[in-house]
Amino acid sequence: MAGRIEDYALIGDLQTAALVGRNGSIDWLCFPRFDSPSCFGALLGGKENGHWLLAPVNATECTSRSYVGDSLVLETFWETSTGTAKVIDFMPQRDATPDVIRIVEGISGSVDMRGELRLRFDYGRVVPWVRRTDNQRVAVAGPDSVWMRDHPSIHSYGKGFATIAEFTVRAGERLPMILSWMPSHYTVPPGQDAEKSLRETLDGWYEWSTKARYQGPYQDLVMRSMIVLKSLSYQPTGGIVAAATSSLPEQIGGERNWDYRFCWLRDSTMTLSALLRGGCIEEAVAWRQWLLRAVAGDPAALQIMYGVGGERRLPELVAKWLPGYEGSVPVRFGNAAVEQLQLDVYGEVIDTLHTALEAGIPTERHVWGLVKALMDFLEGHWHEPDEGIWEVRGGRRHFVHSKIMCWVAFDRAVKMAEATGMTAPLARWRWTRDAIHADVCAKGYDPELGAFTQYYGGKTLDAATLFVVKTGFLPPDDPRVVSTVKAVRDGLSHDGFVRRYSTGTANDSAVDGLPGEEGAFLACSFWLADALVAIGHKEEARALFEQVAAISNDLGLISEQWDPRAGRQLGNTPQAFTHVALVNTAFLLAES
Ligand SMILES: OC[C@H]1O[C@H](O[C@H]2O[C@H](CO)[C@@H](O)[C@H](O)[C@H]2O)[C@H](O)[C@@H](O)[C@@H]1O
Repeated sequence: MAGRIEDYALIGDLQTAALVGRNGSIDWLCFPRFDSPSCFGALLGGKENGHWLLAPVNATECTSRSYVGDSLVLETFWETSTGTAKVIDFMPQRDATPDVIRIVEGISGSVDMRGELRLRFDYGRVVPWVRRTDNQRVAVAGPDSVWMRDHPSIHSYGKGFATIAEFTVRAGERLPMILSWMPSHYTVPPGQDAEKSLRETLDGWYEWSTKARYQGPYQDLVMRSMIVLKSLSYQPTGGIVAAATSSLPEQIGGERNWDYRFCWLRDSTMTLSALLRGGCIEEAVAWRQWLLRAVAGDPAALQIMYGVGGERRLPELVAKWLPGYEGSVPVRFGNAAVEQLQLDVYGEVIDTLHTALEAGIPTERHVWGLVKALMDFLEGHWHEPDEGIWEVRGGRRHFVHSKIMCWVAFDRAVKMAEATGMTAPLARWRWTRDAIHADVCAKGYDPELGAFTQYYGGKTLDAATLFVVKTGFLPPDDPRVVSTVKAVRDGLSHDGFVRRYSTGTANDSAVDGLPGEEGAFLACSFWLADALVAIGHKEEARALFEQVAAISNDLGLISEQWDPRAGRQLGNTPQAFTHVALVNTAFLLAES
């Protein structure tokens, strides 16, 4: 069975990522891209769906683990009755092939180790043919081949459709094991020097983290979050995925299981804003190029998400053969939300382009062309109902957050035109901006509830209405802002952990179209902290930030949601949204 979500460490090579459990098992890995079918899928089933265990014989959980400095190189320590060993896990920054390298180092005495490698291609379904060639093994099925090379002193043999390795590591020894993916019609991958790859990988991360350095409170957490955000960027194109996984449940045993291995414009723009705050200019430029390529052709028909290469079709399918994380089914790959209308996305994109301009990245002509095409579309559509930030599946509504973000789009577009002197229908944009503002104030605030509501005419709260102050839509001392912040705090929090909206009643599921409940949405807790700072409750904000940040795992990783009753992480992991929100709140607290 898979471990708890917070048991997993992340390793990656800026094109894909793997999750390593506290028991030494890699339970999730998709080759060669984030959104490729997995070859290790035990996370969503059992070991028969693919995994790679490497641990001392009979050990169940490591003694400790940590990343090497500001890198994504993981060191897992094992103390046993006969000695201590560590396993160094990493994915070298990509050359010809994607690789996972595990170096077993003896620290004291000697430790008997055991490896268990089960490759299962196509999301845990296909058992490959494995054969030995020279000093390596190769597993082949369909388009995939995986090559396995071990140090000569590692004895391995095939058993029960798995490759078993048994060996002893003694103090001072370093024994590498290398796994490389190749398209199956290629021949042997180039040889790899594990130690050299390790040095280069560490150098790469150190070089990046020197540029991204953040100085301030919660230093380690913020830097780790920035590294996570970087690791979710797909280097060849500049696209950024929302999380490394699919179908980790928002309720254990429930149906709210989604695939996050795609580039949501919302999540990626927020990621960029956080990286930009941390001084990462290159990523912003690369993402903007990705965006321009992705939307080229018909920019007005903006999709809310794309594949990392800019792909437009991400059909959602149910993997009936996978039993799901702790029985949470269906397991989904692809995401039907791609078809939705989510008007907030226009605001997030324009806001990020405006932030980039403010950070000194000039708005070139073709970027301005995109802005104008998006604004043209929005002028004709802002007043329509949509599926909103939460991607509801219960039908379109006039979500207040979507309208606020439409206002953001016009507000920032006007500011960009003013700052750059680029041509624009400024009078019309200003008029529409003010019309949206008036519409939201008239239809989005409920004096009885004392808050902005989830949608026009609704009677329920939504944490996304906190954007009313985050975006500058209303000033922080406006009584409607203050009362909304307090209403969200009092009405959606569970011991400080904020739900995005309420779930569990018939009315709630009519809105989101889904049965069951879910955990507290961690980004919303950070948004509440931001809003508390804005209305002057700084100490309360700080306490909330610390409480929420404390649920990150031993490595500083956080998933999408938290179950306050069971005290465990829920949802896909590590999730960009949550790490972005953490970074932003830390900056805000530092500045305030
Ligand atoms: O709640 C239902 C929806 O949940 C997912 O969307 C959430 O994750 C997205 C990626 O992080 C985020 O952009 C969005 O705001 C969240 O609601 C899922 O991807 C949707 O398909 C699903 O309808």
